[in-house]
Amino acid sequence: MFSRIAKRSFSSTVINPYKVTVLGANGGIGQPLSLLLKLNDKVTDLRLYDLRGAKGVAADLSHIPTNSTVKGFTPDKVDSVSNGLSHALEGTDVVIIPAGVPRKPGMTRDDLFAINAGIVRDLASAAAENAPNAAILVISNPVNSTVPIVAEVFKQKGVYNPKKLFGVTTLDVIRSSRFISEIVNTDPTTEKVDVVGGHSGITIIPLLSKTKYYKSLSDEQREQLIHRIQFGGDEVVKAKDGAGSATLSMARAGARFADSVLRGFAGEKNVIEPTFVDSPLFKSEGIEFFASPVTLGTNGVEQIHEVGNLSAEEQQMLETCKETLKKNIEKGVAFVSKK
Ligand SMILES: NC(=O)c1ccc[n+]([C@@H]2O[C@H](COP(=O)([O-])OP(=O)(O)OC[C@H]3O[C@@H](n4cnc5c(N)ncnc54)[C@H](O)[C@@H]3O)[C@@H](O)[C@H]2O)c1
Ligand SMILES: O=C(O)C[C@H](O)C(=O)O
Repeated sequence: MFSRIAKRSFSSTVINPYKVTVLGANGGIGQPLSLLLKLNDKVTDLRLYDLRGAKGVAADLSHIPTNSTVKGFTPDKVDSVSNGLSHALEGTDVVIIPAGVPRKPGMTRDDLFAINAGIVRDLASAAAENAPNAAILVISNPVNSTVPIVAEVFKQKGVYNPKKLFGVTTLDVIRSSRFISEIVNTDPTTEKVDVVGGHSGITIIPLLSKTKYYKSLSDEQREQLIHRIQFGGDEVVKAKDGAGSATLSMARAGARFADSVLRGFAGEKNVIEPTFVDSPLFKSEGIEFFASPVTLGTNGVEQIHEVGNLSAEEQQMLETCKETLKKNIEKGVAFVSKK
């Protein structure tokens, strides 16, 4: 009996020994996301960084009896040569970035650029120096621009690996599952909708034509569903009435995506998630990044899937999306190159 127990605990520590760092861990997303990562048995070393409060969050989570250590870091110097940020990042496998300000009613995600672009650029710079081989998962908005910012910083530092940079669009995917199940009255946990494009309003394209309910939805139901998925973020911003945007559903989405990245790293096959990546799909049209289903593997991006056949309506949405996306991406690139 003792040998069976010993063997189990040995395998749980050796098979999935991943280090994960959350930058912005004391925030509305950061705290519940860190909790969900503490509950993930693939994570053995969890590091939480924020301008303030991360040590408290870490101390709190560290009492949960799961298979990981948790340490909190702030910008303070740790020793004569390094600060908390570099310690939080050094040698980590996955960096998740929810640092930055959220929207208030009346704002677009692009309105956050003025503050969040600089935050993401500086955190990316530290990640490039201290964790050049880590997968970088960007949550901070506007994702359509912050992901290109990270790419440019990594290029400048000579460590850019397009297979390891991800814009987290999973919230659009889980919203789609939930919202379609509410209409067709099914189990939301089994509904799967591919969402492509980017992560803001009209750049979010749920591919309803690929679902089995497409023909049973009325035109009105379909149009309302597309609108709700594209503007689901606004629903939460409005309901929170000045206190921020989606945090708990985003934590769930971020934890799911991080888990998928780790499952890919661990060699699991057929791990596929839509995500905003450096993509060949529309590069010939000057669009460097695009969200589509991606197979995740031991080195990050293994295969980027085509969007496939679209309905005429989706084709039109794609054309509109591409115009906005191109500008959003160029804005991020220009922000880093002008420095
Ligand atoms: N990708 C998505 O689907 C998605 C979904 C929801 C929210 N978001 C975005 O996530 C971001 C965070 O949202 P939130 O609700 O958690 O905000 P929040 O204000 O509650 O938390 C942000 C945290 O970031 C920290 N922070 C700010 N600058 C930092 C820096 N330089 N280094 C480290 N930490 C820093 C703050 O101290 C704070 O704790 C926003 O930009 C929001 O728009 C994205
Ligand atoms: O809407 C926001 O600003 C936050 C997030 O991008 C969301 O989709 O909920």
